[in-house]
Amino acid sequence: MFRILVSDAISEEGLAPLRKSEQIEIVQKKVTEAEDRLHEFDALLVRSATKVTEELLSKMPNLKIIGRAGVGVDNIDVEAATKRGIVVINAPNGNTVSAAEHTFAMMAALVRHIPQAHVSVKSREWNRSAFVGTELQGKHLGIIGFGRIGSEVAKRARAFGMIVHVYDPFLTKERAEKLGVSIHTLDEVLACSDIITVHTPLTKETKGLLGEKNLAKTKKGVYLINCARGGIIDEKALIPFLQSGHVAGVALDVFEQEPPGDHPLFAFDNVIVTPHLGASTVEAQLNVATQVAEEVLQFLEGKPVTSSINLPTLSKDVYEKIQAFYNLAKKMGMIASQYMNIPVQELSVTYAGTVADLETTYITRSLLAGFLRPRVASTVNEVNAAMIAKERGITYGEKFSDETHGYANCISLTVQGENKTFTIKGTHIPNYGDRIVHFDGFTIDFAPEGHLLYIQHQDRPGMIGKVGNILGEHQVNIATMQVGRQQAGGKAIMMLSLDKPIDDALLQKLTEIEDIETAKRVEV
Ligand SMILES: NC(=O)C1=CN([C@@H]2O[C@H](COP(=O)(O)OP(=O)(O)OC[C@H]3O[C@@H](n4cnc5c(N)ncnc54)[C@H](O)[C@@H]3O)[C@@H](O)[C@H]2O)C=CC1
Ligand SMILES: O=C(O)C(=O)COP(=O)(O)O
Repeated sequence: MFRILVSDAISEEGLAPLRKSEQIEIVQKKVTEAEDRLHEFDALLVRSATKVTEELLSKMPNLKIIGRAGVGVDNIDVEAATKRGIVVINAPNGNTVSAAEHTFAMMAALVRHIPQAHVSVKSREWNRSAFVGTELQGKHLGIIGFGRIGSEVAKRARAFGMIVHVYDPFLTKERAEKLGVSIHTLDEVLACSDIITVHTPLTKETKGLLGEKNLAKTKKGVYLINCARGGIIDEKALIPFLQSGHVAGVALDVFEQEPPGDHPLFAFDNVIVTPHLGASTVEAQLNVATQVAEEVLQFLEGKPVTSSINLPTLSKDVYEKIQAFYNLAKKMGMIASQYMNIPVQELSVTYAGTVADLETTYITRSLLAGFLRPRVASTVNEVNAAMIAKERGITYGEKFSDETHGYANCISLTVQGENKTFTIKGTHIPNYGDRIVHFDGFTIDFAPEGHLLYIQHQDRPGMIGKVGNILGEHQVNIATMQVGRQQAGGKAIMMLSLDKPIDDALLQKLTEIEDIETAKRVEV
């Protein structure tokens, strides 16, 4: 059974595909109400209200995937999740239009004083002269952060006859041209805009982006809108600018603390607010819930997720192409790790032939996870492999080569350890399987599967018989055996595949055979 905790209000209709599966149990409760069952859940679905902290994750040892039914993941400790090998996904475009429309609703409300006028009329007043507004047409709109929502806001602004100015340090010239905007510096946008709206994520760089210093660079009488994340506009810094009238009005959908409680900005009539409603439409909620539900189903079926925050994203097509190499690389990593059972500093992976044209980042992550698995007590997978390697001082890199050793594809892994370097090469043969074709200096051909026994010895007559006898005496059946040697009478190897694993005592007996130099177990 795959258990999902849905801890925020997520569209029931969007979750319907999950309910169809008999393998899935869905529990809809706040985290605080599900304390006694937290350890059971495989998946956690949230919006912005649930704070997915390191502490919460430590209570959820079974958790494999966190789905954010929305865009911003600042309520999720992604680093802590990554460390634990938990995939974090979001629904990046399901609420874009709703958030852009809400921004526009706030803009219109701000310059036409709609909320204030509404309250006044409902208080039985009829004071038309108190609510004279300004038109949007012809006004300069500064958009800070020109991603999905920022660009949708721009489209609507143009329809209203506004002049759009954009600041986004990551926006390429090509994309700006395609979207029909010119890129400006932040100072230019601050200086020329009648209205400024922010649409960035909350990051170290954007926290307090509109603070005391930058607010002072804005036009007198500017209007400000934040429908992105609380804190991009510094709430405290706004107060003197509102008091002096430099800022004519502010619209906030989001707050540094949510809920904001008794906020000092609420004292200003020209500050209008909504309770984080940008994505709160029937359409957006259906979209984001559907997206997240589909991703969780994909994940459950072992297929790649397409909008992960902490994994390279793969389309289904690409995943199908790389899957064979992904499995081969993982096995190669596992074999190398057990064979080189000493501290290692560096892994170098070389791709040749057809595999070199694929999305190798993902394959390398799989290899790294396979390598770390026998060495790490906690869960290690492609989500946290890079982080764990870094923590352990293991560097890794990818290379590409034309040397396929006669195969259509070849993955080569070289492991650099203290005083020893080890190389293993593998290939995937369609409709046949994975083969290891080179092992520590020897050309060989074996399937990387099951209980393997590696023996290095001097090439003498009768060695195979001696090994076979001892294994036979201990009721260990040999499934397959491959041999390789550097030259007749020189160093030679055997790679045996056994029907069951062997214990330390038997391994010791094998190493005591004359002319056997090494015997090692490898489990794949
Ligand atoms: N109020 C609400 O209910 C909703 C809020 N949001 C929030 O809106 C914001 C924007 O969302 P999307 O457009 O979907 O994200 P996005 O990722 O498509 O766009 C963000 C843009 O900000 C830019 N950016 C990053 N750092 C910047 C910096 N230092 N200065 C200027 N630009 C910078 C990026 O280059 C990117 O183009 C996010 O914070 C998201 O969480 C999203 C949906 C609903
Ligand atoms: O998607 C986002 O980033 C949002 O801010 C929407 O938040 P919500 O899902 O409405 O809590």
